[in-house]
Amino acid sequence: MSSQKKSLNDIKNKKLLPGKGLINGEWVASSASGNSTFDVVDPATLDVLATLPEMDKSDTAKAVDAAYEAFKSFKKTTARSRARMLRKWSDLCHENADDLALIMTLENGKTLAEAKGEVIYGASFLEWFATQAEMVHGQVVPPANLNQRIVTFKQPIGVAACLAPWNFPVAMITRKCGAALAAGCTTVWKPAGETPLSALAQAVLAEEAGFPKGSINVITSLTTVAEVGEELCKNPKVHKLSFTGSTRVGKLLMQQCSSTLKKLSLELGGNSPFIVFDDAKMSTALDAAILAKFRNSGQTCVTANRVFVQAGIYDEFAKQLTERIKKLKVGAGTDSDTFVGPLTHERAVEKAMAHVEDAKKHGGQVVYGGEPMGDIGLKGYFFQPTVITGMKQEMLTTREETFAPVIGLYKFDTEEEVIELANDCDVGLGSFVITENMARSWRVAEALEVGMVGVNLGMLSACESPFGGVKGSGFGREGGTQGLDEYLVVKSMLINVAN
Ligand SMILES: NC(=O)c1ccc[n+]([C@@H]2O[C@H](COP(=O)([O-])OP(=O)(O)OC[C@H]3O[C@@H](n4cnc5c(N)ncnc54)[C@H](O)[C@@H]3O)[C@@H](O)[C@H]2O)c1
Ligand SMILES: O=CCCC(=O)O
Repeated sequence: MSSQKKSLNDIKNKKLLPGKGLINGEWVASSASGNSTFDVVDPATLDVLATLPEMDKSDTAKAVDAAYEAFKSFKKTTARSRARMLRKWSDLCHENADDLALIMTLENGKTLAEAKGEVIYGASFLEWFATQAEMVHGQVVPPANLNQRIVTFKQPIGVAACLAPWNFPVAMITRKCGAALAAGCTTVWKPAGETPLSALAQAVLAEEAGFPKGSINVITSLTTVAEVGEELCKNPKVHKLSFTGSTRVGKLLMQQCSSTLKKLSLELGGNSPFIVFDDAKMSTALDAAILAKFRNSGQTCVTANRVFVQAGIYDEFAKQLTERIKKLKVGAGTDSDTFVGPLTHERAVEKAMAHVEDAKKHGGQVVYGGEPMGDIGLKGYFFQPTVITGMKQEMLTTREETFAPVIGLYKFDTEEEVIELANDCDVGLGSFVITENMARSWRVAEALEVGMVGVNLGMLSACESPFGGVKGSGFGREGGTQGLDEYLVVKSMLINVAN
């Protein structure tokens, strides 16, 4: 065990901390009056890590102008040259992995092991889209009119605005921007105000990899997020907007984009059902549940929010799960034996508490945890890993993601019943099915109203697999072969061959 305090002073490659926003190849302060700034805070200690420019609408418009100008030449680069830059960027992520992981742990709170895993996962999108850049093919279409020939080809859509969340500060940048740049689009990045340092470090590496001035612009903002978001949505020079975050904000952005009819990808809130059948292997079910729920302290868009356990295995699963959870060490992500780090911001602790209180009010039993943690010698946003049994449909957690290390167990009897319960939900992103019966895994996977199903595992992350949802979880896919199409438009050319 090591509880040595780490800080940004421990970063070896100091270039990774530019401390400013990026517009047209220049690292710049806010142009707002008084050079406004905001603090980036370590959620484990509440220490201020860095002070960054609070950029506003006019900075955002400048960033869009820069991306718009850069697009005129960037769209003419070859896919092969873009692929080379993506591979170089990925190599730089690997070379700087320890520094990037520490930056992420300090600003987001996740453990160093998880942060390093995310850096490698983030880099995998760059490698993946490098392979996909040269796979953008058109079609030769058989014409009904013999005097015509018809072909289609795909072109980059234009300036892409990439709005990334605080829960995956590196991988959501590379998953969006890697695809956009591979397609030949130029980009304006808006990282979450809680975790901008990771995105700035990525921009440094992308520039070093050779992406030209103006192809990458980064707007840093915390309290000005609404005006920055609105400018990205309403500016007619932006043709594509990709957002990962809450359904509430996704709906607002979609409304704001309607005046300029932008192409949209929205990866919004989930409420993943995690279904354990009587025939499941207990060790598989426990490992998968712990990974699906406690990764990033419960703050993933595919976290196991509603854990449905079949009646025959319910009590034993609850008992063994609780035993395992009691052993999970909570602490700063920089301590090597920590499994559950802090939540990223204070609102998350309040939300977790509200869900626990609501479950208790409706008859749920808190068998372990259930409180914010004030006794671990750190001031940050810690919440006890929590197990609640006797979950019921009328509870708040049934309708909303808790986004915290709180696991609530619902009991069910039949396959038909659990499918109905799982689908009684207005969002549909991830889901998990734990069973040794292969026929059942197919039946349930086909019946669930979601974008992704994990069978006998607790994580859905793979750069080559399309990621996205249905219903209130949004639309569009990231990663996979589909991820690049989000940044491309199809053009058809009809040729008169009669004369
Ligand atoms: N899908 C995901 O990966 C994801 C990520 C973050 C939060 N969430 C969900 O949202 C809940 C609340 O989290 P929160 O308090 O950070 O959510 P929020 O709704 O306040 O913000 C979500 C994200 O949207 C950005 N944002 C907020 N207002 C914006 C605006 N007007 N224009 C552009 N961007 C804007 C924020 O920077 C943040 O990254 C969580 O508990 C979770 O359920 C989901
Ligand atoms: O929370 C959103 C992304 C999670 C993942 O890609 O595994």
